[in-house]
Amino acid sequence: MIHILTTGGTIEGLDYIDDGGITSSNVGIEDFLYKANVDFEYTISSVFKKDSRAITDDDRKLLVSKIKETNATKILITHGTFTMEDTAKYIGKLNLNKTIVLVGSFILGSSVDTDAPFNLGYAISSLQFLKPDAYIAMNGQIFNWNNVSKNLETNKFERNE
Ligand SMILES: NC(=O)C[C@H](N)C(=O)O
Repeated sequence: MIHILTTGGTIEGLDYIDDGGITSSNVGIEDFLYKANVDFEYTISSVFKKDSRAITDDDRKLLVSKIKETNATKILITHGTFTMEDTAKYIGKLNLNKTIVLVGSFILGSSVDTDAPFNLGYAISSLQFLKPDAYIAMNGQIFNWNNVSKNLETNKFERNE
């Protein structure tokens, strides 16, 4: 059983006019799963819908409470890319003894060119094989929470080395 927690970001088709406002979206994570005709058991719940630049530590605390309160040991978190590494670090440090994978997209989930379905598929597959810890699944790679940063110029996640 996989529990999916959604938090907003480009992957949910949300566009941000500036840090304050978000546009509405007609796409949800369920839509990608439905279109892919997936056949694994999952539950899904929206924790908040934010540009990740607006996510606070109180939001992260709420997210952690949702991870703790489910019986599921495999957690997928959909998240904006800007502060994905910060949330991964926040969660990773807590050593929750669950496999937790964060994923997002660089191109709007509502766009035909979106990387969202590929990224989701890659993240969900990885989630089923990774040992308990917190990870980021982006650009077709898995990054451990304590060795990842986003390169804003290339739009790629990288290991710190
Ligand atoms: N690609 C993204 O997800 C950027 C987005 N605006 C965010 O919430 O970080």
